[in-house]
Amino acid sequence: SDRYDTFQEVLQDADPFNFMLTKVRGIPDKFNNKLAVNIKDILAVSMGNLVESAQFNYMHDIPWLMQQYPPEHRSKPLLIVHGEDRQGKISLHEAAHNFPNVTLCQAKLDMLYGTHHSKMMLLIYTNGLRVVIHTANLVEQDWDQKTQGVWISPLFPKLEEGELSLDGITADSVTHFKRDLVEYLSMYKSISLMRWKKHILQHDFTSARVFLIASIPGRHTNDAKSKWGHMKVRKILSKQGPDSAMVRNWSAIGQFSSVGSLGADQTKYLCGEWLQSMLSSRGVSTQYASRDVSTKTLKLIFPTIDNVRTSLEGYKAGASIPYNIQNARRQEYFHTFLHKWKASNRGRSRASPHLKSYSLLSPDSKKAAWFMVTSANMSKAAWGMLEKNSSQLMIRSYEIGVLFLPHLFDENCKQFSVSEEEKSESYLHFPLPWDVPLEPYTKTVSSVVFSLKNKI
Ligand SMILES: CNc1ccc(C(=O)O)c(C(=O)O)c1
Repeated sequence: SDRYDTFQEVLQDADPFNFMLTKVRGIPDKFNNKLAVNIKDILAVSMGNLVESAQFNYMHDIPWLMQQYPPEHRSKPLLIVHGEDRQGKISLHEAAHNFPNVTLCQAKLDMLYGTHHSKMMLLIYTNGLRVVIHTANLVEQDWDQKTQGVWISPLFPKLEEGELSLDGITADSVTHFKRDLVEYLSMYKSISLMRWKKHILQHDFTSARVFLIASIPGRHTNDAKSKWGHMKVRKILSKQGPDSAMVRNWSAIGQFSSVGSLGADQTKYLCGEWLQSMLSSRGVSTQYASRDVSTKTLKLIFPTIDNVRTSLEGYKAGASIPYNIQNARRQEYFHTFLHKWKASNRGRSRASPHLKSYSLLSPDSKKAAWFMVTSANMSKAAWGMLEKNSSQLMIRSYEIGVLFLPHLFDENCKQFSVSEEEKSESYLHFPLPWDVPLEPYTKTVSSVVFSLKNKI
């Protein structure tokens, strides 16, 4: 049945991927029942007796956020991890001043134009710890009528005293999710996050079946080069990704809500570097000569003007899909890869997309070799750019996401079934946020959304 009485039932139904979309005001109930969640569900008492939490994000409306916690939890310690400085930081401290349980942690942004874009909740309960990695800012309009992605971890039980090791990571999963999350938190070099690192270490993460894909600002060299951004994706896919032979003519899919400056032509960054990571696979992977990458090999999803105009929010949705007009004119090649936003299977064709998702799709659009949901938009700042003859990866922003590989959920499974029509028994069905097959743009730049900022 698609009727669930409690969110616990919704969560059980979401097993084993636990990948959901945020509830949308104004669409039929059935699309807000199954595989849908709102922030109050995540913070509800039924999820556990909260001890303390941490909210990593780009935008925090603190009074609004406090109202999303149930009354019983509003006085529990809350750490807000942000990237604000100067006036933004002052405003945040003023807003936090009224809530004695709230402390702030300013993530250092050493790279120009970098942002603290990561969106994650760490929730400590009396009986365990939960990680939520998502794509929504902590402001009301991000949770109202947009399409946002949310991954809710299993409840990670607390380790017994004796199970703790003084060095190294115990009770990790085969995806090394715990090791990678600890390393991500360490990179902030913040005292308040040292505490949270210890909390992570004290819990049993063996049930985590996703890979952590994160970005940390900086110039990463040697082993660190493959710990972050698109090079982490390249490393995982080349070791544990699909067989090269199976995915030879499959398409990389990128879906995002903002676009950076990607260079003068596609052979440089988009297809010459970033796509090489997304098309990585096990075995002899044909290094795509980036000039012969066709629009078959790479399909990008970005809302058209019509998508925005007819969205539930109307034109103001454009404020969250910034695409700078000067930028767009410098990279007209980008628009040849673009496809419309369509999500009728999830009842969200009119819920403007703010999630970011990536996948590798079969030519018949019925199978996926992997799926990723992340805060990372289609930009060098988010995914990183190789420099100095590919000896270092330069990243500007903090980002965080999770990667789903079929064999981690069923060792005999090499592909996800993603077709709504053929829900075959032999394949695991993965709930995509957007409709397949994808629909290409009919025109070029004129249909590309320019944020309202460029209109006014
Ligand atoms: C420069 N600041 C941002 C640019 C893009 C986005 C996005 O996610 O589309 C966000 C955000 O919403 O976190 C912030």
